[in-house]
Amino acid sequence: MTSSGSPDRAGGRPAPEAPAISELGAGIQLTDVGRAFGPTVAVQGVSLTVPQHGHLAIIGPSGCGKSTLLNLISGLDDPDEGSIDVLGATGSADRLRRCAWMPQRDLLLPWRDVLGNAALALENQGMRRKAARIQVSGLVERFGLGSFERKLPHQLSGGMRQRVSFLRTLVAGKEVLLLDEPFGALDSITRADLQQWLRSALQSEPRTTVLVTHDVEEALLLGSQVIVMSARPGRVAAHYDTDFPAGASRRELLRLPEFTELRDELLARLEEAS
Ligand SMILES: Nc1ncnc2c1ncn2[C@@H]1O[C@H](COP(=O)(O)OP(=O)(O)OP(=O)(O)O)[C@@H](O)[C@H]1O
Repeated sequence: MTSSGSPDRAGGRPAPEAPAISELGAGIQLTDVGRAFGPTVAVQGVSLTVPQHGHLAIIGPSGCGKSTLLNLISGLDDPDEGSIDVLGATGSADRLRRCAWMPQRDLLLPWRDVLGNAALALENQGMRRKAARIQVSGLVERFGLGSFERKLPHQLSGGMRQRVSFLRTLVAGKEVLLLDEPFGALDSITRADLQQWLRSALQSEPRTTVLVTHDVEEALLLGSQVIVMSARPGRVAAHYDTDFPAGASRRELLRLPEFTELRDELLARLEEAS
């Protein structure tokens, strides 16, 4: 059970005991997961469930094991204790096959234009370059990058580059997207734009996502559930489901009393956890 004692309400409520995936459709399930690096216990006793197309946001103090959890889910690492199930895959190699990463830095190839970068995953899967470019061009257009498709990364703003980076992650065709501080390097206005953009993008291209962020508002804007982790060893200190109106814009959400109330509660939880 998660640890908030606040009453149920429209914007967010303490989540009940993690339900079994069979009740919700395949997604991600962690059961009593622990991982230590020598004497350092990074995470301990972490259990959580993300239904398919659910969005988990993880916040917590620095060093509490957020990246460790992402690595474990992705299959880049294995737990010492407990089990992890990603869409039915429990072994690390199978988990890896189901996950795509969007890193904090865009890592676009500087010699490839927007279409070429977005198409990279398809080419890596064996598609010919021209066919791959044609295939991604619709998506590039739909996500507002159509007039930039021939531009090289250095001709784009930081926000544009992160959009391309996200599209490239999407095009990889994986069901699970792991977003590790995806907007951490951006200024606050660009970041706000991108949060709104990503919210809409995930509505039109549903995926199961796990987002690590230091930004409580970002966690609420992009998470259908938010966990606050305790300081090391990282445990789930609090767990909330959110149910803000799906169609509401970022600006509208930020004005909702239930949003600001939950934001304040999360900030307090974060302070307690640090
Ligand atoms: N490969 C590793 N070898 C040794 N220690 C590690 C390794 N990976 C993580 N750790 C340790 O485990 C703890 C959790 O690290 P992790 O990077 O997961 O935290 P985090 O919450 O993502 O931190 P931050 O918010 O600062 O990015 C830290 O003490 C870190 O030093």
